[in-house]
Amino acid sequence: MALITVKNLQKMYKIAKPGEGRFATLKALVRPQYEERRAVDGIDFTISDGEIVGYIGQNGAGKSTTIKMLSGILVPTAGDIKVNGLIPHKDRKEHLRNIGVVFGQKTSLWWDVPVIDSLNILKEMYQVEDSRFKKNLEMFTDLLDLSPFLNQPVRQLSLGQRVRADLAAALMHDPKTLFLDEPTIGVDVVAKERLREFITEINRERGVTVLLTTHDVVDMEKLVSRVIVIHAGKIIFDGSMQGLRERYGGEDADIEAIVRDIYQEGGRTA
Ligand SMILES: Nc1ncnc2c1ncn2[C@@H]1O[C@H](COP(=O)(O)OP(=O)(O)OP(=O)(O)O)[C@@H](O)[C@H]1O
Repeated sequence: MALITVKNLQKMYKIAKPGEGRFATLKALVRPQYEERRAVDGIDFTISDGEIVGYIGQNGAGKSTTIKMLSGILVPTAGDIKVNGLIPHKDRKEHLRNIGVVFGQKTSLWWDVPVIDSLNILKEMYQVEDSRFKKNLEMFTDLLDLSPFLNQPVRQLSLGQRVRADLAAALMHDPKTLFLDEPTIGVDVVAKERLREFITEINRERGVTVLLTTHDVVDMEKLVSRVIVIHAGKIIFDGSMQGLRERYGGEDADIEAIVRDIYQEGGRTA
C-alpha cells in the first residue's frame, strides 16, 4: 500500500539578488530585486508501507527541501503530497501525530532542558499513555544507550548523543513514518552502526516506514532497500542499490565511485 505519494512536486525559493555597480548594497536595500531558485523541480514517487528508502543527491540537490515539504514545514509551490492520506501542510496537526522527523544538523529538543524532561514534555504534547511511554522509554534507552545522558541538558551532549536523543524523541508518539535528514552526519563509526541497527529494528519490529537522506555510502549499502537519487531538483534514479550498480557501474562497481560519478555528471553516464 502506498503510504507516501508525491506528484509533480515543486518548490521555488525567492532569493534577493545582490545590487550592481556603485552603492550596490544600498540599492539592494532600497529596491530589492528577487530571483527564483527551483529547488525541487517536478518530482514523482510513491513509498509503500514498511520501506526504508534512501534519498540521496549532492549538496543543494533538493533533499532537505523535499523532507521539509513532506513534514509540512514548507508549503509546495506546486504539485501534490499525500502521507497517510493527509496533505502535510494543510492537515498539519493530524499529520504531525503520524510522523517523526529528525534533522541531523539541528535538534528539535529544548536546549537547556534535561533529555528526560524533553521526552516528558513530548509525552504531554502528544498525549502518550503512561504505559506506552514507559515501554518506549525502556526500549529506546536500551537500543540507543540513552542512560548515561538522560539527565543532562541537550546543550551538553555530544553530537552522537544528541542525535540519539532526537531519535527517541521523534518516536515517542509511535509515528508510522519517520523522516530523517542526514541522521548520521558527523557521528563516529561505532555510533553510526548503532543508529543503523536502531533504524533497522524499529522498521522491522514496528513497521515504521523510513525515508532518510544521507551522504554516507555505508548507510546506502547497509540500511536502505531502495534509493531515490535527486539531481538539480529532478529525480534521476529510483530503484534498488543493485539496480543503481547495474545502471551506472556494473555488478562489482564501487558504490562510492558510482555516487561520485552520478553527482558530477548528473546521471549522464548512464
Ligand atoms: N530557505 C531557502 N531560501 C532560498 N534558497 C534555499 C533555501 N533553502 C534551500 N535553498 C536552496 O535550494 C536548493 C536545494 O537546497 P536543499 O537544502 O534542499 O539541498 P540538499 O539536497 O538538502 O543539500 P545538502 O546535501 O547540502 O543538505 C539549494 O540551491 C539551496 O541553496
